[in-house]
Amino acid sequence: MTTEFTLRDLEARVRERASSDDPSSYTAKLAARGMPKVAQKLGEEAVETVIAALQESDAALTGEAADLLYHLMVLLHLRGIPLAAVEAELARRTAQTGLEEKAARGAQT
Ligand SMILES: N=c1c2ncn([C@@H]3O[C@H](COP(=O)(O)OP(=O)(O)OP(=O)(O)O)[C@@H](O)[C@H]3O)c2ncn1[C@@H]1O[C@H](COP(=O)(O)O)[C@@H](O)[C@H]1O
Repeated sequence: MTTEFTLRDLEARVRERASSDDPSSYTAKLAARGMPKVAQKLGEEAVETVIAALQESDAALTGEAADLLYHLMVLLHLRGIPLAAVEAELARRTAQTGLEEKAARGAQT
Protein backbone atom coordinates (compact mmCIF):
# COMPACT_ATOMS: atom_id res chain seq x y z
CA MET A 1 0.00 0.00 0.00
CA THR A 2 1.38 3.43 -0.91
CA THR A 3 0.60 6.50 1.13
CA GLU A 4 -0.03 9.55 -0.99
CA PHE A 5 2.05 12.54 0.11
CA THR A 6 2.05 15.49 -2.23
CA LEU A 7 4.12 18.65 -2.52
CA ARG A 8 1.06 20.45 -1.10
CA ASP A 9 1.35 18.24 1.98
CA LEU A 10 5.07 19.02 2.22
CA GLU A 11 4.35 22.75 1.87
CA ALA A 12 1.89 22.57 4.79
CA ARG A 13 4.38 20.58 6.87
CA VAL A 14 7.19 23.05 6.18
CA ARG A 15 4.92 25.99 7.09
CA GLU A 16 3.91 24.33 10.32
CA ARG A 17 7.42 23.23 11.35
CA ALA A 18 9.23 26.43 10.30
CA SER A 19 7.22 28.42 12.82
CA SER A 20 7.48 25.82 15.57
CA ASP A 21 9.94 26.20 18.42
CA ASP A 22 10.49 22.45 18.58
CA PRO A 23 14.23 22.00 19.16
CA SER A 24 14.07 18.69 17.30
CA SER A 25 12.83 20.37 14.10
CA TYR A 26 15.40 20.63 11.30
CA THR A 27 13.00 22.91 9.42
CA ALA A 28 12.73 25.34 12.34
CA LYS A 29 16.52 25.34 12.78
CA LEU A 30 17.15 25.88 9.07
CA ALA A 31 14.49 28.60 8.68
CA ALA A 32 15.92 30.45 11.70
CA ARG A 33 19.30 30.63 9.93
CA GLY A 34 17.68 32.69 7.17
CA MET A 35 17.72 32.94 3.40
CA PRO A 36 21.51 32.84 2.84
CA LYS A 37 21.76 29.45 4.57
CA VAL A 38 18.62 28.06 2.92
CA ALA A 39 19.84 29.22 -0.51
CA GLN A 40 23.25 27.64 0.14
CA LYS A 41 21.61 24.35 1.16
CA LEU A 42 19.41 24.38 -1.95
CA GLY A 43 22.50 24.87 -4.11
CA GLU A 44 24.28 21.99 -2.39
CA GLU A 45 21.28 19.71 -2.85
CA ALA A 46 21.08 20.68 -6.52
CA VAL A 47 24.73 19.73 -7.03
CA GLU A 48 24.23 16.45 -5.16
CA THR A 49 21.23 15.71 -7.40
CA VAL A 50 23.31 16.34 -10.52
CA ILE A 51 26.07 14.05 -9.25
CA ALA A 52 23.52 11.33 -8.44
CA ALA A 53 21.98 11.68 -11.90
CA LEU A 54 25.38 11.19 -13.52
CA GLN A 55 26.87 8.41 -11.45
CA GLU A 56 24.61 7.03 -8.72
CA SER A 57 21.72 4.58 -8.42
CA ASP A 58 18.06 5.35 -9.03
CA ALA A 59 17.47 5.09 -5.27
CA ALA A 60 20.24 7.60 -4.55
CA LEU A 61 18.89 9.99 -7.18
CA THR A 62 15.38 9.67 -5.76
CA GLY A 63 16.71 10.57 -2.31
CA GLU A 64 18.63 13.58 -3.60
CA ALA A 65 15.58 14.75 -5.55
CA ALA A 66 13.53 14.58 -2.34
CA ASP A 67 16.18 16.62 -0.48
CA LEU A 68 16.16 19.16 -3.32
CA LEU A 69 12.38 19.56 -3.33
CA TYR A 70 12.25 19.83 0.46
CA HIS A 71 14.86 22.61 0.52
CA LEU A 72 13.11 24.38 -2.37
CA MET A 73 9.89 24.31 -0.34
CA VAL A 74 11.69 25.86 2.64
CA LEU A 75 13.16 28.59 0.40
CA LEU A 76 9.76 29.40 -1.15
CA HIS A 77 8.24 29.48 2.33
CA LEU A 78 10.82 32.02 3.50
CA ARG A 79 10.03 34.21 0.49
CA GLY A 80 6.29 33.84 1.06
CA ILE A 81 5.74 32.32 -2.37
CA PRO A 82 3.03 29.64 -2.28
CA LEU A 83 3.41 26.43 -4.26
CA ALA A 84 0.18 27.47 -6.00
CA ALA A 85 2.05 30.39 -7.58
CA VAL A 86 4.67 28.03 -9.02
CA GLU A 87 1.93 25.69 -10.23
CA ALA A 88 0.15 28.63 -11.86
CA GLU A 89 3.36 29.59 -13.67
CA LEU A 90 3.80 26.00 -14.87
CA ALA A 91 0.16 25.93 -15.99
CA ARG A 92 0.64 29.20 -17.90
CA ARG A 93 3.57 27.62 -19.72
CA THR A 94 1.45 24.72 -20.99
CA ALA A 95 0.05 27.14 -23.55
CA GLN A 96 3.25 26.80 -25.55
CA THR A 97 6.15 24.44 -25.98
CA GLY A 98 9.38 24.98 -24.11
CA LEU A 99 11.19 26.03 -27.28
CA GLU A 100 8.43 28.51 -28.19
CA GLU A 101 8.71 30.00 -24.71
CA LYS A 102 12.49 30.25 -25.10
CA ALA A 103 12.11 31.98 -28.48
CA ALA A 104 9.59 34.42 -27.00
CA ARG A 105 12.24 35.38 -24.42
CA GLY A 106 14.70 35.98 -27.25
CA ALA A 107 17.00 33.27 -25.91
CA GLN A 108 19.64 31.58 -28.03
CA THR A 109 19.05 27.89 -28.78
N1 LIG B 1 11.54 16.24 3.77
C1 LIG B 1 12.25 16.62 4.71
C2 LIG B 1 13.68 16.60 4.60
N2 LIG B 1 14.49 16.24 3.59
C3 LIG B 1 15.74 16.43 4.05
N3 LIG B 1 15.72 16.90 5.31
C4 LIG B 1 16.86 17.18 6.19
O1 LIG B 1 17.79 17.94 5.49
C5 LIG B 1 19.06 17.77 6.13
C6 LIG B 1 20.08 17.78 5.06
O2 LIG B 1 21.21 17.14 5.53
P1 LIG B 1 22.65 17.76 5.39
O3 LIG B 1 23.59 16.76 5.95
O4 LIG B 1 22.87 18.25 4.02
O5 LIG B 1 22.54 19.06 6.30
P2 LIG B 1 23.07 19.28 7.75
O6 LIG B 1 24.47 18.80 7.84
O7 LIG B 1 22.11 18.67 8.74
O8 LIG B 1 22.98 20.86 7.87
P3 LIG B 1 24.16 21.93 7.72
O9 LIG B 1 25.15 21.63 8.78
O10 LIG B 1 24.69 21.85 6.33
O11 LIG B 1 23.48 23.24 7.94
C7 LIG B 1 18.98 16.49 6.96
O12 LIG B 1 19.02 16.81 8.32
C8 LIG B 1 17.62 15.92 6.56
O13 LIG B 1 16.97 15.28 7.64
C9 LIG B 1 14.45 17.03 5.68
N4 LIG B 1 13.90 17.49 6.85
C10 LIG B 1 12.54 17.51 6.92
N5 LIG B 1 11.72 17.10 5.90
C11 LIG B 1 10.25 17.15 6.05
O14 LIG B 1 9.91 18.13 6.99
C12 LIG B 1 9.15 17.52 8.04
C13 LIG B 1 9.42 18.24 9.33
O15 LIG B 1 10.76 17.97 9.73
P4 LIG B 1 11.31 18.64 11.07
O16 LIG B 1 11.25 20.10 10.84
O17 LIG B 1 12.73 18.15 11.22
O18 LIG B 1 10.41 18.20 12.16
C14 LIG B 1 9.54 16.06 8.04
O19 LIG B 1 8.57 15.26 8.67
C15 LIG B 1 9.65 15.84 6.56
O20 LIG B 1 8.33 15.70 6.03
